[in-house]
Amino acid sequence: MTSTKPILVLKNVTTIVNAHTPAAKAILKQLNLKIYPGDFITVLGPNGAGKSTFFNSIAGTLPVDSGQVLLQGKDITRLSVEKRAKFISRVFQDPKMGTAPRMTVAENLLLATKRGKARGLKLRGLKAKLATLQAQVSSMNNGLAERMQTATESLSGGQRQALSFLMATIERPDLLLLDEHTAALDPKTSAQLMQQTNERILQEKLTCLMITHHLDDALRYGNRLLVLDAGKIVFDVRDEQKQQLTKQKLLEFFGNIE
Ligand SMILES: Nc1ncnc2c1ncn2[C@@H]1O[C@H](COP(=O)(O)OP(=O)(O)OP(=O)(O)O)[C@@H](O)[C@H]1O
Repeated sequence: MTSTKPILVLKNVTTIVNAHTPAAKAILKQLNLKIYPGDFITVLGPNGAGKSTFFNSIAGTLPVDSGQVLLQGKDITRLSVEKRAKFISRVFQDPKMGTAPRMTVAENLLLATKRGKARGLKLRGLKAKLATLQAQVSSMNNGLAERMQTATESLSGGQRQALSFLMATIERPDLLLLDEHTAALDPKTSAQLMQQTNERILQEKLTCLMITHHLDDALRYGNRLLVLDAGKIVFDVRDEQKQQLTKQKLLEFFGNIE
């Protein structure tokens, strides 16, 4: 592992909200982390621990106050969200967030193939690409393939999240951020998307951080597990150590930090 270069490095990252006001509060506190190619990291932590702020700091949605964010060795600390979107993709908890509601499934997918590219957003070439996109959609196995010409606003939440996930991965991102992306779905749909997520991450050897409140999912999926508490990483295990972790041990751990 030490000979492999990390994909993402956070060096002493501190993120303050309401900076320069009396309400200023440090949410991430001198966070240090190295993420390696192919790491599939599940991220746990109590409400308010700073998990979304952690993602916002990586994606560029929130500016960091001090420290550095390096992607593939390049300092991206001051790079805009739009520029980072070429390398980092994200799926949110809310099914409404990831897709353009009035556009069809096919159009949304086509746009996603142009992620991070400033020019050429016109929908030319849609027909030529449709067959390839159709195959990707069929792999989700949830009825989405029969609804390629449907506006995404009339899809089910599950179909919409599956589409958001596909859009986030159709152009291979350097880093995939999953922010509780199955939390708004019913248990069966959530389990199905989680399984498809896992398959695609492993197949494509994606590097991924996934926030979840499901201890079972955090244990079952990924090769590494982090716990964030009060803006710090308080637990970081990988490989065999992660495999040996049990729900009971995690619950005991949470009992001690909450
Ligand atoms: N833009 C903001 N302005 C003010 N406070 C903020 C802002 N963003 C986050 N916070 C505060 O920072 C703390 C951490 O929030 P964050 O959403 O990162 O936690 P979380 O671990 O993702 O929580 P949850 O599990 O509930 O989603 C919370 O106290 C929250 O209210």
